[in-house]
Amino acid sequence: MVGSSAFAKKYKSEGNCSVQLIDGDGTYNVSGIDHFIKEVKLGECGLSYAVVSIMGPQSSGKSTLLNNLFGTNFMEMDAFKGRSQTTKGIWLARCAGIEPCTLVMDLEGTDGRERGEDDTAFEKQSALFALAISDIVLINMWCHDIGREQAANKPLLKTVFQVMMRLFSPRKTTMLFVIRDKTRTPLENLEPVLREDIQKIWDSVPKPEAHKETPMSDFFNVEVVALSSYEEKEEQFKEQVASLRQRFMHSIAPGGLAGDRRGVIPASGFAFSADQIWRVIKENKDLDLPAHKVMVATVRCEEISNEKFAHFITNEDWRKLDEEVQAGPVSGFGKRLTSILGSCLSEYDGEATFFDEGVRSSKRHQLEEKLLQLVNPAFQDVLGHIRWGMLEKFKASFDKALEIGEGFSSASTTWLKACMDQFDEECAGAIIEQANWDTAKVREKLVRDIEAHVSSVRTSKLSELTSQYETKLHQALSEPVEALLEGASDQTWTTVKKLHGRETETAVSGFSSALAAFDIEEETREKMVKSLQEYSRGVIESKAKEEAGRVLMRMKDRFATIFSNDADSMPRVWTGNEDLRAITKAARSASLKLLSVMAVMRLGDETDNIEKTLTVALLDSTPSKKSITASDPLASSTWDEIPSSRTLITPVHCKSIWRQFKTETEYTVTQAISAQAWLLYSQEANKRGSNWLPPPWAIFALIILGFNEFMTLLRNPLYLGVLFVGFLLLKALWTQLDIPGEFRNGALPGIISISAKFVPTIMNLVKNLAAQGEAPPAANPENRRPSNNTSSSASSSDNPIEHKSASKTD
Ligand SMILES: Nc1nc2c(ncn2[C@@H]2O[C@H](COP(=O)(O)OP(=O)(O)OP(=O)(O)O)[C@@H](O)[C@H]2O)c(=O)[nH]1
Repeated sequence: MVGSSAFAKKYKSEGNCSVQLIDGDGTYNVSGIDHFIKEVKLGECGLSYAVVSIMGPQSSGKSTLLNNLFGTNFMEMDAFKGRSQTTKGIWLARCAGIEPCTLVMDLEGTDGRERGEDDTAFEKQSALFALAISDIVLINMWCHDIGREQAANKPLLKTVFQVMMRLFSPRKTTMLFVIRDKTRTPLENLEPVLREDIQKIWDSVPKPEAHKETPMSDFFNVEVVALSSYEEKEEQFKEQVASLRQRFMHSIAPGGLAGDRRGVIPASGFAFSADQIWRVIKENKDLDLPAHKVMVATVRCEEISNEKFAHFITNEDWRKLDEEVQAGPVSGFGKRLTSILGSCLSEYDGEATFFDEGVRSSKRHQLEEKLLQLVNPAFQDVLGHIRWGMLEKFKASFDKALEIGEGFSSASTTWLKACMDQFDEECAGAIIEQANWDTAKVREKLVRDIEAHVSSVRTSKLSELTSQYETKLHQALSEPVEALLEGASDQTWTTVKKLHGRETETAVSGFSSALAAFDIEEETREKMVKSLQEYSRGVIESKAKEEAGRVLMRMKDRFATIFSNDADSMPRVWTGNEDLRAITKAARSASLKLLSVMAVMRLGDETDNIEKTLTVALLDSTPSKKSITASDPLASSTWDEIPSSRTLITPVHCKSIWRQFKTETEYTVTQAISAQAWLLYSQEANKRGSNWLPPPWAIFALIILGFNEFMTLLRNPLYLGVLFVGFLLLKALWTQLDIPGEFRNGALPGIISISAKFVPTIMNLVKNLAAQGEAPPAANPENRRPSNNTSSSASSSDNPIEHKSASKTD
């Protein structure tokens, strides 16, 4: 910054701008230099730039030389005002018309009376600063000082050489000695003297052990040029300056003034580098230029990296791609992202290319990592879209394949492969060149999802298949088994067993073939087949249990069938000569057969003596025998040697059923006995006389004794009317009840049949009256139908045939 308004006025930019880099107090102008760098576009120069500085005694015409040499506008002293300090601190400007971009620094003059003799700190600091960042240092000196012991430039050179020792690795700076106000003595004569002076100074400077023997040429290129006096021979001065100017063109090219410079800081790091160097110098520390270079590279590469990362976040292409990914599947994701990332990294490479390679690569890697971390969620989303799409595709294709009848196993294998191939292909399209991202986990997840779907469909299909075969088995077994059990005979269980075996085998065979298409484990297949076999047995069991529950009804039906029909299955016509005992026994025996068949399941090869046990215990037993027998074989809830799993009706239950059966069939037997008794009586009466009219003497007595009553009737029309109504009622009943028809089969069956039509009506009437709280009508217990399960009745009349037969005998 300019210290006063006068300075500011003088240094105001006119054409080529200049800036005060460091002011007289040693303050670095951070904002000024940043502005300057931007203005001269130094950041774009990479390594193609040079830095020139000039040092020399105060008021030795430095600024005048620079302004003429480089077209700068550094402030010059007004010759008419006398010699005084013009330049304070260090100023920076861009050389006009010099290629490549060349910056020039005008340093505050040495030996200035303004700072005093003892204040050489700034002089040394600025000299070290100039040596650290310049490729070429112009050392301005009066011609008449050459060879002089007390020359003004000697302390300056000492300072330069001393501070040079504080640079760990000097940049091999070119020292261009500019001899001002040259005399007639030719340069050829002056130069050796000057070089000798320089060498003497170099030799006299104390050096560290490492550089004790190091020649000056390892640190400096020494060049000498002589110029005429600007004040006295301005024309010549300008010509010589113009010639000198040519030496600054392409100065960094091989063979140029700074052709063998070393450790150049890339242009974009110049401002930061200069700042850091000045800080180190001000703290009076040694300058480790290689380390400084790494430090500058680190900072600058970091800055470039951050800048590129920030640009990437707001990059339109990236934002658009990210939005598309959020919305759904994106084709060519990998290619597009690779290009966007590539551009970003290329920009970084372009800007960081001249910085230390190690630092640059490391920062590039960091930038890449950050970028990949930023875009990875989008990549994962893309993989998610691909995975989801493939899963849906598999489901649709697999279901369709099954619908058109393709085998389960082949359909699942084919479509799994097809979908996984497509998944791999689409994943390859999502992969970016910058990263070796793994898609294996997503792939595994897709395989797992597909397998889970296949498993779920398989379970559902197997369940369908199982119920299909179970339904078939149920249809094939249920009704036939029911029919077989209903007609229980010695062959029943053998036939059921054959039917069960045949149908089960057919079903298992078909089921096994169907299962083969499902690609299931042998163990599972066997389990399923076994389950079907068990189901088949279950159908038989359940039907058998059902029929066992209806055994009483079946027994009664069978009893009624045998009892009421003859051997030709024709309804019996009771003649009174039938052997009722034999008929009853046969009917009971057949019913007992049914009970014995239904008592246990016989699907195996085992035999049993249940029928014999039941026959002995129920059919052959009599009350007298029972009382003699010590133990009752049916007083048990299990059959001997028969597991409960096969038991349908327990022994004790058989006994109970039998008792109920007998009770409920007793009425039929009793009716038959009564009918037979009436028939016998009728036959007996017929034998006594076929005429049903009373004898003639009885008829005559009836006319004599009843004459008065007959006459009363004839005389009284009311009696006659009552008689007529009574006649009509009897005639109606005669026709309605078909009396002649009922008596067609004999008198007794006719009476029984007609009474049967009346008994229920009378019984209902009696019940209704009883229910209404009226006195129950006296009913003849002998005519009442036996109530169910009347054990007392059973015990008192266990075998009605025997009782009735006995009475018949009596
Ligand atoms: N004798 C002589 N005088 C010169 C020459 N060039 C410039 N001067 C004069 O020297 C005086 C100082 O010139 P500046 O260019 O300001 O010198 P400077 O070295 O930049 O001065 P400071 O920046 O104060 O150290 C001015 O009066 C110039 O006219 C020259 O070649 N020979």
